[in-house]
Amino acid sequence: MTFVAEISKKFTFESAHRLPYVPEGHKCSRLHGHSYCVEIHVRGQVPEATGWVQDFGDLKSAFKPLEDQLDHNYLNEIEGLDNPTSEVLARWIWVRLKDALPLLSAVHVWETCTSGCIYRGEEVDAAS
Ligand SMILES: Nc1nc2c(c(=O)[nH]1)N=C([C@H](O)[C@H](O)COP(=O)(O)OP(=O)(O)OP(=O)(O)O)CN2
Repeated sequence: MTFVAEISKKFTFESAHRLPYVPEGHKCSRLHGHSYCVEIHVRGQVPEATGWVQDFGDLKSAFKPLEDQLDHNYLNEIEGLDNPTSEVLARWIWVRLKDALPLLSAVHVWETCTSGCIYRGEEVDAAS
């Protein structure tokens, strides 16, 4: 019997950032750092022959080049992350992982232990 499952793998990295568009005096306008946690989710069929959706190792290799870019870096200086909110970062990761992981179903960015964002690849037209 084949069934559907969603697997995930967590990665952690340390980065500095500031949010340039928050109101004056907002704490996040100041340069500060986070121990980020990112969960990459992949969803698909589990064939009897393998018993898995995809090797966790594939998720690790796909995320490695992004981890190298993000870890111990100033996010605002990375192309596409001039406003590095959790939302923008989650989508930034999604766009860069989608080709390597066609079954990608969610990117969950934890900025702190209590604050995070889940992106599932949905786009909204500017007109709507
Ligand atoms: N929707 C979003 N809101 C905020 C973001 C964000 O990326 N998306 N980011 C921040 C700051 O970067 C901040 O560092 C994290 O916010 P916050 O949860 O307020 O941080 P605290 O650790 O101070 O949380 P407490 O629970 O109040 O201790 C702000 N908002």
